[in-house]
Amino acid sequence: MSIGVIGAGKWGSALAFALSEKNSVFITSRTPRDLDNFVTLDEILACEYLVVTVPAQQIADWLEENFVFKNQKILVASKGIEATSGKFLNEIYEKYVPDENIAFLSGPSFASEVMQSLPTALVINSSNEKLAQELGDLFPSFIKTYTSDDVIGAEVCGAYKNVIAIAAGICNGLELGNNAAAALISRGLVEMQRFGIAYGAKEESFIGLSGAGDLFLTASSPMSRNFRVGIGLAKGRTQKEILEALGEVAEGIGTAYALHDISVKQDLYLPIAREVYLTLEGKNPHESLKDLLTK
Ligand SMILES: NC(=O)C1=CN([C@@H]2O[C@H](COP(=O)(O)OP(=O)(O)OC[C@H]3O[C@@H](n4cnc5c(N)ncnc54)[C@H](OP(=O)(O)O)[C@@H]3O)[C@@H](O)[C@H]2O)C=CC1
Ligand SMILES: O=C(CO)COP(=O)(O)O
Repeated sequence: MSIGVIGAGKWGSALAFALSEKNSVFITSRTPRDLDNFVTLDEILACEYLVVTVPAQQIADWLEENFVFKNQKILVASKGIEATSGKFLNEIYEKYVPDENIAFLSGPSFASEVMQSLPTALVINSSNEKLAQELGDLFPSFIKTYTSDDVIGAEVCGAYKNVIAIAAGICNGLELGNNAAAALISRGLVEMQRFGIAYGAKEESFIGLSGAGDLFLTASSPMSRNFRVGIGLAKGRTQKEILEALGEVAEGIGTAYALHDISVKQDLYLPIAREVYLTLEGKNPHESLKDLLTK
C-alpha cells in the first residue's frame, strides 16, 4: 500500500512521518524539498491513498489546476471553511471525489508533537465506514484512531475551533486571566455546536475529540498558530505583520471571514466569531471584549 502526502508543510510532514511507520509514504509540495521521499505530483496521484494538507483557502484552486481522480482513497487533513464561497471542504471536494472515496481527519493534533511520536488521538470521518476503518489502520501505534460518519460535525469543529483559538489568544494577550479564558472557550464550544447543528452536525461530535478536544488544545496554547494570531491582535499588530512573523498558515483568519459572511447571509448569532472578524478588521480588542461581556 502506498500513501501520497500532498503538502510538505508542518502537518503534511508530520503525517508523512507518522504513516511511514507502517507504510511506504511519498510526499510532494508546491515548493520542492530535498527529502528522500519527495516525488512529483504525478507520482503522488498514482498512489492508492492520498493525504491532502493544502490549506482550506487554497484547495479549490489547487484541485481545479492539479487533481486527477484515479480511484484513490483520500484523507483530507486540512481544517477550514473557504472564505470566498463559505463552502466546507466536503463541498469543495465533492466535485472531484465520490463520497465513498473520501474521509476527513479531525481531532487534537499539534504537528510538532506528532513528529515526536507523542500519544495522539484522531477521528477519521467518512460516510464510508469501511474506508474510515481502512484509513485508521494505516496509522502508527502512538496514534489512536476513532471513526465517525459525522463529516459535517468534524469539519465545523476543525474549522470553528481555529476562530475561537484566535479569540483565546486575544484574551491571553490582553492578560484577562483564567476565568475569562475558561468562559470564552466554554461559550465558544456552545457557539460552534449551535452553528454545526444548524448544518446537520451531530451534537456528540462537539463533546468529543473533534470538538472539545481540538478546541481545548488549540485555544489553550501558544503552540497554536491561531492562538498566536490572537496574541498579535491583542498587541495591536496588523494581520500582515502577524502573518509575516508567523510564516505558516493560520486557518482561523479565513474561516473567521467565512463565518462572518455566513452569519450575515443566514442571520446566525455567532458573537465570538463576529468579534474575531471585527478585530481582524481593526476593531480595538478591548471594545470587542466589552461588547462580548455586555451584549
Ligand atoms: N500544523 C498543525 O499542527 C496542524 C495543521 N492542520 C491543518 O493542515 C493544513 C496545513 O497546515 P500546515 O501544514 O500546518 O501549514 P504550513 O503553513 O506549515 O504549510 C502549508 C502547506 O500548504 C501548502 N500550500 C500553501 N498554499 C498553497 C497553494 N496555493 N498551492 C499548493 N500548496 C499550498 C504549502 O506548500 P509549500 O510549503 O510547499 O509552498 C505547505 O505545504 C491546515 O488546514 C491546518 O489547519 C491540521 C492539524 C494540525
Ligand atoms: O489543528 C491544529 C491542532 O489540532 C493546529 O492548530 P493551529 O493551526 O492553530 O496551529
